[in-house]
Amino acid sequence: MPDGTNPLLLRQDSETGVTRLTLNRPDSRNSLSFAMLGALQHALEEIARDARVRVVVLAAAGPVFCAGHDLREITAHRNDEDAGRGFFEAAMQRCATVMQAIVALPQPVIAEVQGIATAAGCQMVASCDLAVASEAAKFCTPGVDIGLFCSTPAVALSRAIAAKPALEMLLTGAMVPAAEAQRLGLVNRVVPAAELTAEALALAGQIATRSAHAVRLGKAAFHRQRGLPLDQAYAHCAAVMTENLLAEDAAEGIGAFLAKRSPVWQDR
Ligand SMILES: C/C=C/C(=O)SCCNC(=O)CCNC(=O)[C@H](O)C(C)(C)COP(=O)(O)OP(=O)(O)OC[C@H]1O[C@@H](n2cnc3c(N)ncnc32)[C@H](O)[C@@H]1OP(=O)(O)O
Repeated sequence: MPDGTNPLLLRQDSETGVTRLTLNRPDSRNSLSFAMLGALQHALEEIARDARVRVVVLAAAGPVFCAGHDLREITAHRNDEDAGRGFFEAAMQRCATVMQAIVALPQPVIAEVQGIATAAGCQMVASCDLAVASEAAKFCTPGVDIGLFCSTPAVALSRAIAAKPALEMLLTGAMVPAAEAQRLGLVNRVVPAAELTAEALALAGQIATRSAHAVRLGKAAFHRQRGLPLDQAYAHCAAVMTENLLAEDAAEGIGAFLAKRSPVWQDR
């Protein structure tokens, strides 16, 4: 399926249509170097075109999910007076592209969070459609600890959770434990560490048994309508529902229900 393996980002594809991507820079706590962001962008572009992929799980190697931007790389470019601004612009743009690509991906993306997710790492979890966390996971946006405000993480965070807890995280940089993150709505499920991967894959597997057509249509409509005024949101979703009702899988699903049998999806 994939056109090549990038050591920064491992890819495993299952027969059931679940693709697991693993951030693989544990020694740097999976921080988002320019190359890591490039690997993510490339993988997401590839997956978006791959009809065999029904659900994506985004995991990470080592004890930390993701420690945000690569602060060594940032420091190296800051010390380069000529190229610093250009690199920062390119890195922030690439990061924004990746986060938007997660939301725009036709397939749902589930974050599998085994440890700390900071700054852009927290932004990545917030950008995913669903998140399953280990009891050891923690979330924070600690830019303020190092003279920064996590402005770009604020975009995803403020869409994932309510404004006041989001601002508290952004203004204090405080670590939010997994149970609290679940209460805030940043993660769906919290499980013991030993059960994390199985739980994330089970959730992905459950979604993968549904009509891929309905799931893709639904994910896109969900995100689209959120940005619209109420009347336009209903207009958009009524049009999507009409298209959905005319699709083969809806005829099959409704027919199967009425005939008391299991549906056989055509994914169209
Ligand atoms: C525009 C940009 C905005 C932002 O991204 S702002 C926020 C940036 N991120 C952070 O401030 C988090 C920085 N990292 C940490 O606070 C800690 O790490 C963790 C809590 C995530 C994990 O702690 P632990 O497991 O004890 O690991 P460790 O000993 O601190 O780090 C292990 C190695 O990983 C490197 N590393 C960690 N985070 C980053 C990073 N964000 N960029 C580059 N390297 C990082 C360290 O330096 C060290 O390296 P070595 O083994 O050579 O000493």
